[in-house]
Amino acid sequence: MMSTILKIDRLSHRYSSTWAVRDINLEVGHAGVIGLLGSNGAGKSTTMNIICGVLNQTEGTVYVNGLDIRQQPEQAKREIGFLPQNPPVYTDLTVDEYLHYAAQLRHIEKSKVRKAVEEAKERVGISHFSSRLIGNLSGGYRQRVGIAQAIIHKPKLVVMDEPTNGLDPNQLIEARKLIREIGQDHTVLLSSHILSEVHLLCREIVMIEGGRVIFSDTMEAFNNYVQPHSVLARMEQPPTAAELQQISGVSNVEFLSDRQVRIYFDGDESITERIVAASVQHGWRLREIKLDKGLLDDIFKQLSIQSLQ
Ligand SMILES: Nc1ncnc2c1ncn2[C@@H]1O[C@H](COP(=O)(O)OP(=O)(O)OP(=O)(O)O)[C@@H](O)[C@H]1O
Repeated sequence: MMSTILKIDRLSHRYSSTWAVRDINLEVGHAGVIGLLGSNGAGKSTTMNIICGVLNQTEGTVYVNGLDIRQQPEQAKREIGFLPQNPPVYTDLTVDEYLHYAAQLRHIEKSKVRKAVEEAKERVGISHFSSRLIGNLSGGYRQRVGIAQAIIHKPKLVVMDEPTNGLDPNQLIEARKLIREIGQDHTVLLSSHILSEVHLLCREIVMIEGGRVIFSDTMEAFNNYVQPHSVLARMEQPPTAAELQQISGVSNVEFLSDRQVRIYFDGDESITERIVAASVQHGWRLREIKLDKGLLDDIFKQLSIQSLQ
């Protein structure tokens, strides 16, 4: 039977009178990266802080490896590594000093601390900076130190709150590569406000907006959900809508201008080949044809708007 690493059951949280998180449910049973996607103020940090036992929820329960984070916080926290939005990485300590300190906080046995520190450094590629002051590291390497402290005790669940925020393009590529690697043998819950990032990194996606889940499924299901259902075509001598509708699979036709037409279809994308063939046969002089796949971030906006209606 699949063991559940993280289970969130009807989680709600209120800061004074305002609800920041409403009725969130989630169950994750295996390794891989799960994306918690939402715009600013959607409730990502609140959810993550509750999962990691930093904040006590108003309602609902969080289980990590079957342990209730409120009832058995010490045991549950052994299974969690946390990289908060602003990691407490001390700039006046060396990498080794800081990671030794982190290992102590995680109650790693004294005799095993050195090995744990070495392994964590190696895992995130910072062994060559062991005696470097953290304050003298680049943002990308500081972030790696933050990830090293999150995995030092080999937790089952690693929670990362917007881990790529503020990184430059090169650091971003490296950080994403590392997160993907960590996801190979940990369950990683990562928050982001960038859909393309979640799309790139995650096996599953949970979108939240206004504290509520608006979409939750595998990335594969999300891709199917956003499958294109229309193509855009430009022709010099376009046919009538009725002629286009005779092509097998075409469900609807919308002229955007004299020469530009959006053709809706059912079924797979091979419709483009049939349109090209019909154009050649009837002399429609097709100049351009492309799948009308909405931009990922537009889809996210659309889902957010739908959720507010
Ligand atoms: N300590 C607090 N006291 C009162 N309200 C808060 C507090 N922390 C967060 N909030 C509010 O709760 C809501 C959710 O905030 P949260 O920080 O969880 O969102 P987020 O998705 O992580 O956003 P961001 O990406 O900006 O960090 C927001 O409306 C925010 O203003």
